[in-house]
Formats: sequence, C-alpha cells, structure tokens
Amino acid sequence: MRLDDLLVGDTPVMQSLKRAIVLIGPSTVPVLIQGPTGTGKEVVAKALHMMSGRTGPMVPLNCGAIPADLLESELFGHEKGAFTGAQAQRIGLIEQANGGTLFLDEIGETPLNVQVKLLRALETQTIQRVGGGTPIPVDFRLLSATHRTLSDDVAKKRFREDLLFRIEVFALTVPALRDRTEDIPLILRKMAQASASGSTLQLTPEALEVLCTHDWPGNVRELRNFHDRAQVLFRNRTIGAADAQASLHPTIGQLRPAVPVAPAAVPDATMDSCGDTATDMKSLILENGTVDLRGMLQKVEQRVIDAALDLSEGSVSQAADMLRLKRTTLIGRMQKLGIRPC
Ligand SMILES: Nc1ncnc2c1ncn2[C@@H]1O[C@H](COP(=O)(O)OP(=O)(O)OP(=O)(O)O)[C@@H](O)[C@H]1O
Repeated sequence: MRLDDLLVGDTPVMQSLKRAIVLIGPSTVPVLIQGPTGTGKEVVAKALHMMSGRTGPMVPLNCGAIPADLLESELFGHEKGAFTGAQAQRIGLIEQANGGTLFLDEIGETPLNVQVKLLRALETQTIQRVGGGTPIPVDFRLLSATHRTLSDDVAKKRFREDLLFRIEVFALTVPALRDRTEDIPLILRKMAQASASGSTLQLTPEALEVLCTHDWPGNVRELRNFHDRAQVLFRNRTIGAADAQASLHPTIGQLRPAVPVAPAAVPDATMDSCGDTATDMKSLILENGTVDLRGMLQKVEQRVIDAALDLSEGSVSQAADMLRLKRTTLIGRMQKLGIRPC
C-alpha cells in the first residue's frame, strides 16, 4: 500500500508529517506519536511500521483498555502457575512483536510498576515472563501514542521521566482536523472509494463551507461518521448546507425533509413542453387553448412521491416525513394515484 493511500492528506502539515515518516520509518528507534483523539495516531504507527521494512507483525495494545493488574502479563506473558488462574504458559505481546513493532496506544495510562519493566525491556531488549526467571531476548521496535501531555504527567509523578526520554527519541504530532480542513474533500473521496457503494458525496460549496468551519472534536473519526451518515441519507442527491449541518449529528430527527421538487424540474411529456417561466406557461395555454391543470399536478405529485419512496428505499413512514405528510395521508394519496410501495 502507498503511504498516500494509508495516511490521507495533502496539506503542508500532512506533507511534512509524511516526510518525517519516510525518514524515520526505516530506523529502529522509538517514536512517540502525539495528537488529539481520532486524528490518526494509529494510522501513523501503521505507516511507520510499513516503512520500517521489518518482517515481523505490528502488535497493537491500548494500555488504557486493559485493567492495570493484567497489563504486565499481557505485555510480558507469564509462565504456567505464575499466579492464581495462570493455568498455561502465555506468550506476551512484546514477544509476539519479535522482529516487528509493538504499538502502545495511550501509553500514559500505564501503571508505574509496568513502566519500570518496560524501560528495562527497552534498554536490554530482553523480557522476563511473569513467574519466569530467564531473560528472553526480543527484537522489537516500540511506537507509542498519547493524547496527553506526558511532561505534565512526569511533573505529577504519574509517568517516569526516564521512560519518557526512552520512548521519545522522535516525537511526531498529528494535527487536528480543524487545522487542516483543506484535506476534507480528499479524505471524503478516499472514504467513498473504500466504501461498499464507492459513490462520492456531492457537496455544494455551502455544504463544504459548513464542514470547513466545524470544530471536529472527534477529528477524522468524526469525519468518517459524517461520511457514512451522509452516504445513507443523501444517496444520489446533492448535499446542501442544511443537509451537511444535519449529518454532523447522529440524531436522525434533526434532518430536514427533502427539498421539494419544483414542478418544472420534473421531466414528463406534458411538463417537458412547459418551461419554468411565467412566459412559458402563458405560451403553453395560448398554444393549446386549454391545459389540464389537475392532470399536470397529479403527474407532479406522482413523481414527487415516487422520488421520496425511492430515496427512503420504500419506507412509507420516511417518505411521509420527507414530504411533510402524515403516513396515513401519504398512503391515501398513493392509493388514489395507484402507486405501490417499492
Ligand atoms: N490521515 C488519515 N487518512 C485516512 N484515515 C484516517 C486518517 N486519520 C485517521 N483516519 C481514520 O480515522 C479513524 C481514527 O484513526 P486512529 O484510530 O488512527 O486515531 P487515533 O488518533 O489513534 O485515535 P485515538 O486517540 O482515539 O486512539 C480510523 O478509522 C482511521 O482509519
């Protein structure tokens, strides 16, 4: 996979991040990846591992997701009978990363006793399983990530200074999405390409403006949610500013009904001959002597209901919401016009 496909973004700040990855990826030194949640720290770790040329796997662990008393055995493994419940020998994640990369996400959550052991493992490139006596050599490269300021944790004695020095030979910072909003269209295109439908969102300039001024507290993860929601809600439809605003939130109730279709925009044998200006309407009446207004309106109604049913994938309730009608009213209109739900 190409670096540009893995880590999407073309703004100067992303270009400089990618240059750093290309430069330090192939070395074996530890790297600390910093940045707010959802910015792509794990993606950066994958990119560094990809560039490293190391043949072993990248083994990830979220240190904040493992109870403190289990973390040591998770990382270092244990021998059979090392503690109550250790019924068999277990190979820890550091050993599993032999020849590859160990990625410790949320390293700031690691308890102090495990920090000491991690430091020793980094300095000696050996580990000792819990309950085991013999040091085992392991060739692993450590990548860590945090959304915290670890120097503050050092000051509060929650993180060891010597470990911080050891894991931060290089520090990379992944920028917040609000600081690189020019990347949003590119990221959305890549997300569409990777999606099942493959169809790219069609955004008006106003909708793009809504996205570029949003604060994105959840960063690219939040943008992915926006993308997935908008793909479901606005299939085959251009997304306007209000639609974009609504799709930023998970609650479907905030959605506006679909924009009503203007009669002139509905293609039809009768309507095609009728343009959208008052002059066109006048000529239509003059040329034909009379026009069947009820028939024309009925055709328009039929088209609009068909479109709403199509957008709602046959759900009469959703179509009724889109048309600002009660469900029963819509069913009545459908029966009258001979429309069957698809
Ligand atoms: N530059 C990017 N290009 C493509 N996808 C990205 C990029 N950045 C983030 N993502 C996507 O956004 C989501 C969150 O990314 P990731 O898990 O790497 O963030 P994180 O910073 O590690 O988050 P956390 O701090 O919560 O662990 C993932 O689905 C990831 O694929």
